[in-house]
Amino acid sequence: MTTVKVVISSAPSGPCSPRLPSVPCAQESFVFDEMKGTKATIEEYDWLGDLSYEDCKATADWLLAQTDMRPTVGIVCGSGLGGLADLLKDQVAFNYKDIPNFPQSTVHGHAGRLVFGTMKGKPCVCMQGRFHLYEGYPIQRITLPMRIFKLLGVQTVVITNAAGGLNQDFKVGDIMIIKDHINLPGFAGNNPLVGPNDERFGVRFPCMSDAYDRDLQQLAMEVGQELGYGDFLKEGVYCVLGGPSFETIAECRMLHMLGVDAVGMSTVHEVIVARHCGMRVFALSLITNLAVMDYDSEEKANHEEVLQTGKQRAEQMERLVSSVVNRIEPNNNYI
Ligand SMILES: O=P(O)(O)O[C@H]1O[C@H](CO)[C@@H](O)[C@H]1O
Ligand code: HPA
Repeated sequence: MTTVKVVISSAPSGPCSPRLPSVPCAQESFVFDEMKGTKATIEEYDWLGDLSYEDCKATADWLLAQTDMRPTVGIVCGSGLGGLADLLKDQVAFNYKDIPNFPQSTVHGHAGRLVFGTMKGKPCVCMQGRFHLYEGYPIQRITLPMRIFKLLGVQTVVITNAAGGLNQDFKVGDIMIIKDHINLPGFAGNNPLVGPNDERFGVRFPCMSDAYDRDLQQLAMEVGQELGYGDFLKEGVYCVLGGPSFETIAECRMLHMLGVDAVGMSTVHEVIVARHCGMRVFALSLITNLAVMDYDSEEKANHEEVLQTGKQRAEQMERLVSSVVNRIEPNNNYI
């Protein structure tokens, strides 16, 4: 959709949808796409959910007008890892609710602020809280911040998450450098690039065999060893599921057989969109709990444990991320 006009044809009565808070509800509200000459109900438009290049540009320009900071690194904080944003110096922060076109964070442990600032002298922008499929947003909307990052001038994205460990050698508190992913919802067509492709962002069929930058993985391993994190620094394959229910025992066994090392409900969609528009990606999973694979086990996955482990490992995660960011070289030729 390029140009849309919202037409309200009867008296307004409260917000129509949490995703279009500024659009009042009316019995015959519809969205008119002036380019295509098509009409859709608010619900249909909501479901389509994608924003045009111009919409993204408007959001990026709005942000650039509020701050002199020109970030080259974008950071996404996973569940319970929002403290990463607090490392930024000379902060300029925006609540998501004040940023045009931005969704709202709804999950405990995701504050809902976009924070600009410097990390070890490097200009950064940090999402203190991300969006997940299970919050009900269209997949294109949860990945919107990646396109905003790109339009702000970000070259490298550092993504963190909390994940359940499937690799039998992993322990709670391990930090896994993500070397590859499995996009399980993508097997059923749930990919953030579904829909018309705008070449200004990237190509129709982006390659994903180099999704996770190998030089940055290597750098993180070196930095981790220098920091003395060798015992709990691992690498592996992350698999995204839709959530919000945690996995059954049979599902965990299946994922383990498929070669998955850690499972979660985020990251992969962001990575796909970031790579589509040519940003370099580095990603870390904090293993906050171990997936239950045994019918005799009394263990039960829960979000409180996820947040608790985040708190316990926050300091090391923060030191690892800031040390990697410190040593990221600008890479202007990167696609
Ligand atoms: O991936 P992040 O946002 O770190 O959060 C992880 O933790 C939550 C479950 O506790 C899920 O949202 C899962 O994806
Ligand atoms: N499963 C899915 N997502 C998660 C988990 C898990 O065990 N832990 C943290 N996020």
